Amino acid sequence: MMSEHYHTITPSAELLSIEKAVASLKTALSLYDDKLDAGRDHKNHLVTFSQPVLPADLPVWLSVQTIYPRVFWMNREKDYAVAGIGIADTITYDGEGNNDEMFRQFERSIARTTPQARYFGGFHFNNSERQDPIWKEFSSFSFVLPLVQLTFENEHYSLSCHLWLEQGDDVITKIRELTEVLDRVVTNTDCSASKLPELLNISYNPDETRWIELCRKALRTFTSGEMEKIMLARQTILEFSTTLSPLLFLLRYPYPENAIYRFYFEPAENRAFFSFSPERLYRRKGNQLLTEALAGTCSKEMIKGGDHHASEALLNSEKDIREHNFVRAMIYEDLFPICREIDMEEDVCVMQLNRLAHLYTRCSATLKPEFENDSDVLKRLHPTPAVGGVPKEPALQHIMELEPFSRGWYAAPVGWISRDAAEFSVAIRSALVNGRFTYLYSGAGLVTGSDPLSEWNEVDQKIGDILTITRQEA
Ligand SMILES: C=C(O[C@H]1C=CC=C(C(=O)O)[C@@H]1O)C(=O)O
Ligand SMILES: [Mg+2]
Repeated sequence: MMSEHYHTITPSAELLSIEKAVASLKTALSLYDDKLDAGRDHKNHLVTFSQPVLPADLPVWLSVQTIYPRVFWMNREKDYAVAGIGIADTITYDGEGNNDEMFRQFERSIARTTPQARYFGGFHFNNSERQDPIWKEFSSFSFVLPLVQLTFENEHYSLSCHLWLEQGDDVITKIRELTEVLDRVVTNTDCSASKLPELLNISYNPDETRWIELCRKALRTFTSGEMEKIMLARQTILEFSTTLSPLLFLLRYPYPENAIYRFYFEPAENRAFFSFSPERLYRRKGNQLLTEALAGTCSKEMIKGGDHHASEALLNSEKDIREHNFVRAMIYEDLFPICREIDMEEDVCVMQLNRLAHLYTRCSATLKPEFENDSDVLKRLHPTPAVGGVPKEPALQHIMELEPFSRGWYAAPVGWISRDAAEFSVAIRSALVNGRFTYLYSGAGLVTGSDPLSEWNEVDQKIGDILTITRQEA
C-alpha cells in the first residue's frame, strides 16, 4: 500500500537480465539524491527500487550470493517467492519472558518501525525455554527487510533494493552503502551446485528406547486427566564429513509438486534453519484470516497404498480423527474472542503429500477491528495442539520437561509480515545446520491410545523427504 512514508521507483518497465537490472538499480539510486522527497519529514522512510527481470531461479541466485543473512520464502501455492540478502531494516528481540511477552515485544517493534514492506523471519517456539547453544544465531524473533531481493509474484520476476532511512540518517551515505552492496551482488549463476558431503553418521535424540519411555510418561498425563494431547518431537542428528552449505538442501529438494512452504534463514554463513512444511498457521489480509487444522497422519509407504487408500485409512482412523479434532476445536476456541465471524469447514478433508497424507480442515475468519493485528493473532493461535497440546500452557511445560533438547525455531511461526498482511507457516519438517552437523526436527501428536512405536515410525516418515536429499547421488 502506498503512503507518505513509502514509495516504489521502477527504473524501467523492460524485462532485464539480472546483470543489467543491477546496473539499472544503481543508476536509479544515483539519481535519487537529487530529489530528496517530502517523506524525509517523517520519522522513517522507505524507498524501494524495483526492476522487472527475466525469469530466474531464486534458490540458485541465492546460492551464489555472499551477503548475509540470506533468506528464502515460497508459499504453499508456489505463486509467491522471495530470495533476499542483507538487512535494510530488522525487527529483532532477544529476551527473557514467555511467548505472550515475546508477542508483546513484537507488537512494539512493528509499531516502531512502521513496516510497509515485507519482513521475513521467525520466532522461538517457546521463549520460556533455555535454548541449546546451537540456536545461538536465532533470536527470540528476528525478521529482516532484505537489502536486495529477487521476487516472484503474480507471474513476474523483479530485482529490488530497499533504501531505508531513519531520522538522522545521511541519505548520501545510505545510498553509497546500498550501491556498494549492489556491486557485490553476484550475477553469474553458471556454477553448478555441488552435492552434500558424505554422511558419516545418523543418531537420534532421544533414541528409540528413550522415546518410548517419554511417550509413556506423556500418556500417563492423559490417564491422570491432567492432559489430553501433547505433541512430542525428536531430533535426528546428521554428521557429515565436512562443513556444508545448508542451501544445498533447498536447491536439492526433490519434490517440486509437493504443496509445501519453503522457508530458509541463514543469519551467518553456513548456519541456517530451514523448513519444508505443509502447515499454514495463518494468512491475514486486513481483517480476513485464513487458517487451518492439520493433524493426523498416514504414511503411504506404511500402508503400501496411494492417495486413495491413504484418505480412506485416515478418515476411518478413530485415533487420527480424535487427534485432528483437538486442533480443530482449539483453533475455534482461540479465535472466538478476537473474531466477528468464523467459518470452520464442517467436513474434514485430506491433504496429500508425496509420502504422507494428513487430516486437514480449512478455517476462515473475520477479525474484530481491535484485533486486526498479528501479535494478537499469534498470541491466540500459537502453538496450536498440532505442535503443542491440550491444555496449552501445561503442554508447553511438559514438552520442555520431556524433550531432551530445545526446540529453537522448530514448530514456531515462520514467514513474513507487513503492516496490513502476513503469512506464517508452522516450521515443522525443519532442520538447523551448524558446521558439520544438521539437526532435523519432527514430532507426532500423542493422544490417549497412541502407540509409541507407531509414533516413532510416523516421525521417521515425516523426515523422509529431507533424508532423501542426503542420499542423492549426482
Ligand atoms: C509436529 C509435526 O506434524 C504435525 C502436523 C501434522 C500432523 C501431525 C501428526 O499427525 O502428528 C503433527 O501434529 C511435525 O512434522 O513435526
Ligand atoms: Mg499423528
